[in-house]
Amino acid sequence: MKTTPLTDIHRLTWTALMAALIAAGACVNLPIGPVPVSMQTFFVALAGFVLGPRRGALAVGLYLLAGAVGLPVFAGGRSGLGHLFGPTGGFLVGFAAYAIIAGLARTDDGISWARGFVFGILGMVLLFLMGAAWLKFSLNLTWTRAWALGVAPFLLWGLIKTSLAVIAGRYLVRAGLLPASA
Ligand SMILES: O=C(O)CCCC[C@@H]1SC[C@@H]2NC(=O)N[C@@H]21
Repeated sequence: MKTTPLTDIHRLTWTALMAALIAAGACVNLPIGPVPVSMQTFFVALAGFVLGPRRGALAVGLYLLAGAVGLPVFAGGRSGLGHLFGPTGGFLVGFAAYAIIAGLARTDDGISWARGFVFGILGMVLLFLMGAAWLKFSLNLTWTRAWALGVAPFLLWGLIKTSLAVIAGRYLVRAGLLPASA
């Protein structure tokens, strides 16, 4: 894909925008237990799809940094380093892994349906593994309880959000709104 001197600014703008959108996704918050329903993962997957693995992870890193220094960007308007080490900390760190894996779907030709779904779902599986494992140890739960509180309620919702992120990512690429992926 052709790059110009403005490409870096374009990429930086999209990286900051995706970090802000992940924060906006945290405002959609339904507290159903220690792990709330939220829209963060839709924007995390989208960050990977539109920015690729490195910049997708950078957008998540910016988001986590904003939360760690005190901006109320985590689910339910929470913030602080303490929250990163709380029960949902595995999900928060897992967002970076999710963006990296989803970002592997992005090529210079865009995001194919197959790559979008394969990498989107793989990333989601890794996110749930990290989230559930940390939830289990931080609350001293059994694996069954960690599955019931941290995975089962979100699986279908996660598949829907991943699919919507593939659709949105493909739309943004086709609209010519995105910077070169490399
Ligand atoms: O404390 C936070 O800000 C992180 C919340 C994590 C919510 C997880 S992400 C995967 C799963 N899907 C949801 O809608 N909620 C959980």
